[in-house]
Amino acid sequence: MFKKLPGDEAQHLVSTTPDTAVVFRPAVVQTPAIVTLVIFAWRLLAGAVRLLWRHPIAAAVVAVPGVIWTLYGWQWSAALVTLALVGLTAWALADRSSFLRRIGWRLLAWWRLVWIYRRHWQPVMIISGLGRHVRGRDYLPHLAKVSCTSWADLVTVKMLTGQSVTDWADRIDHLAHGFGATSCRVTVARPGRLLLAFPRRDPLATPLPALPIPGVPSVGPVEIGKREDGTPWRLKVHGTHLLVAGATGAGKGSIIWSVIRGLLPAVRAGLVQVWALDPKLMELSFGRALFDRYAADPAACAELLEAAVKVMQERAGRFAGVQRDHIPMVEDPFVLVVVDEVAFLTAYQSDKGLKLRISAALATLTTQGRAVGVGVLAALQDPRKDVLSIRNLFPDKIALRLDESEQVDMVLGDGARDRGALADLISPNPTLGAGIAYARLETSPEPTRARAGYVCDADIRAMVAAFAADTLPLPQTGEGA
Ligand SMILES: Nc1ncnc2c1ncn2[C@@H]1O[C@H](COP(=O)(O)OP(=O)(O)OP(=O)(O)O)[C@@H](O)[C@H]1O
Repeated sequence: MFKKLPGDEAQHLVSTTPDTAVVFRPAVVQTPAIVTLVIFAWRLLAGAVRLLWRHPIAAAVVAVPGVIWTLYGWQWSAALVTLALVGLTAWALADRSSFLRRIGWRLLAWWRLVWIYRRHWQPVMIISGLGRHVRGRDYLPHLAKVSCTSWADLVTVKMLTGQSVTDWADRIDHLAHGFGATSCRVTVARPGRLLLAFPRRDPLATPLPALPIPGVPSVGPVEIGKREDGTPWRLKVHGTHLLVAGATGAGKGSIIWSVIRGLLPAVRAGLVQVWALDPKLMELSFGRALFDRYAADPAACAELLEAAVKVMQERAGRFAGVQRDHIPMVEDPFVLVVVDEVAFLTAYQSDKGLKLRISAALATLTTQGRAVGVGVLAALQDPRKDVLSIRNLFPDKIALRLDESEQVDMVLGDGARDRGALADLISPNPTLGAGIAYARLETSPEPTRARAGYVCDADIRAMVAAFAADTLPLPQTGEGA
């Protein structure tokens, strides 16, 4: 790829005669003017065709009024432009989302392509080390396409041959600052092509109230909040185990309570049982009436976990050779074991016997429970291996605000932070950051950013009251509503 250029050899020539410099006089070949003109004309034509091909609408916007002006006079051209502007304004007012989808985001994407990405592409690539400047020639990754959504610019890039995703993931900081964004996320579009997401604003900056309790009992993915792209954040709980990690005040409670809230009709219908372990005696004691089993002191927690293991083993024995997946039924409900601050029961437990029993039961549940309808949803503050040695047994992981950047990969798996899961940079201000999380699921290794609805104390009280009175689903209530 990096060929030697003419003249390179001359640099290394030395004179053998003292005080005499080697004079290199290149042969000058006169190019006929007509050849130069033809080359320029050809480049101009190719550029115009390329422009028309790539930006037909933008070209038409300029060309049509120009042609009408030339043929019929400026008045007709001005009338056409005014008519078009009035039509577009009416469209934007009448149906904003279709206008944005068809015109607005495309125009913005074109503008940002020209003004931000193409303009800064060469310096950002060279300085970040993603492009190479070799002997006067630039070798740059190809900026293939820019599209805009309501919150981010999506830039498709063709990598240089031989580059890897890690080369880009290691430079997300350079890319974000280089293109004036707060962050950058890297995903693989297809072999050799990457999709870089540069957020323009944070769609999750305002807290979300608790979501309405579903109208029908369902054990399927539970809607617990909103994802960055505006779609509902649905969390699979049946058929997996979930680990939720976050510093104190990061909003672990909002994820736990949103899940319980979403499952409440199924709990009422007998399809789900929630077994709660609340060693901190704070988070879950509030909604005790909603749980089939509840334990707070370590000995009771060990017993509860062992009881879950028994359910699991009894089902495994019954299902063997008959069925491979669990279907929630009243006779065999889905058992969700919710553990708040699991480290209290494992790492910080002083009674070694209890600690061993609890760790063994948790490891058994997380390795064998999901096929027979026993799931674990565990929350913890400190994700280090010595605090929770079985963290890799949870297929789905959620990282709320974390204290240190190294913790992100501990929770979400290797390379998650490089791909843009900046959980350590989530704001510690509860209004701006609590409940915001990066989720990495077994089924989609790319971390997605989302915010859970905030289930406040009044919401929990209302859930308990409605559950007891059997008046589910609830209208939205409480401060969070
Ligand atoms: N989803 C959310 N949206 C907005 N604010 C939230 C959300 N979740 C929590 N908060 C705010 O953050 C505060 C702390 O939340 P929470 O107690 O759930 O955090 P935590 O991670 O469980 O903390 P700890 O580990 O100390 O118990 C809450 O009192 C509330 O004000």
